[in-house]
Amino acid sequence: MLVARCSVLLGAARYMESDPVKVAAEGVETFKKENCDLIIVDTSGRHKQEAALFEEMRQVSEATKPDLIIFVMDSGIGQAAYDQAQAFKQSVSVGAVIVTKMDGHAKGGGALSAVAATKSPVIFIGTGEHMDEFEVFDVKPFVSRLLGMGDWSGFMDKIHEVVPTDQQPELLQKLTEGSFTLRIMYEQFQNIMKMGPIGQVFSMIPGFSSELMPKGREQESQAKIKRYMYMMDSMTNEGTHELDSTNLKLMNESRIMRIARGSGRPVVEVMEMLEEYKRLAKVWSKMKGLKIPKKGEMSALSRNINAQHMSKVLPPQIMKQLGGMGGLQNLMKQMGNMGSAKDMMNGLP
Ligand SMILES: Nc1nc2c(ncn2[C@@H]2O[C@H](COP(=O)(O)OP(=O)(O)OP(=O)(O)O)[C@@H](O)[C@H]2O)c(=O)[nH]1
Repeated sequence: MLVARCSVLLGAARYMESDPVKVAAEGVETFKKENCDLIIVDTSGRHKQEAALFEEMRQVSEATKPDLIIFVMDSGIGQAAYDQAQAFKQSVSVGAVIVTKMDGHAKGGGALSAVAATKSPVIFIGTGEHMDEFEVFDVKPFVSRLLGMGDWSGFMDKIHEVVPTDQQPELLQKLTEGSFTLRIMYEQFQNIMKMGPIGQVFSMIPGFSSELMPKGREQESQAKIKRYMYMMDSMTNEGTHELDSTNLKLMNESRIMRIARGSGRPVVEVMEMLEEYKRLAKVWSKMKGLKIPKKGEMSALSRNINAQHMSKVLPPQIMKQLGGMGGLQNLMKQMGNMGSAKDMMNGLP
């Protein structure tokens, strides 16, 4: 996308004009004469959904005849996104969505509602206040974030690459059962150790992302994983099979003390390791009942995971807005098929 330099700063001050419709129309005309490749008309805030502001937007649209109308939404608005997007669509013919503040706490579930309401793709996302924090929308990381998982298809590729073939079905089986034991965590740590360059691989594994391995501190994190493994080595296989249980209540004070002694690590570290287990078990439990396709069917996998799991993660009201499971599946398909923003922009005159 080429943006020609436009030397005129247009605004009410220059024209002594306070009618936004006139300012927009004259501005577009001026910039067209200057042969600008891209002209952006930014309308005023619409937080209150006031009828007058929508009417103003409609008039601006009519006067400037834009090639593309973009609905820009804050990712934090959540369920309100549907109504707001629909109100926009009723006033002007929205053709694309931009979701901002994806760097905040919100996961952006509302973006799905906006897409459903406007029947338009998300083209860009904002992940910060600076220009370089404006990114082309990519459906996979977006969905991963929504689900609180890593990059699934990358993860599955890695499983096929690093987990010995004879162990793959077993691991996938365990994955779909959703019963995450300390032994599975141990085996995953073993795999991670084999995978190297560790930081890169790590971010792909569901749940094993930034918290356990912050960027730039890979070595430190690797040492931590090793310590966790020593602790798990000190667990007993006799009687209660500590590694194979999913019941953390089993880990009473005396067991924790024994593991700490056995591994030569402080008690608080053992507790920290068990907390990590709890966190991972929660992430993995979301995979229960998943249909995992074979190698080479990764896009199908993404779709399966997306729709099934999205339905568990999304608030019921949003699910309803999207038209239930069927609507969600269609939407995911639509999102997966969406062309990139670049394609879209290239299509413009
Ligand atoms: N962290 C973060 N801040 C953002 C992002 N996008 C915008 N902001 C900040 O949010 C504030 C409001 O942004 P504006 O672009 O003025 O919002 P607006 O909706 O156009 O506001 P109006 O001018 O009232 O229409 C500014 O401080 C921006 O820097 C984002 O993706 N992440």
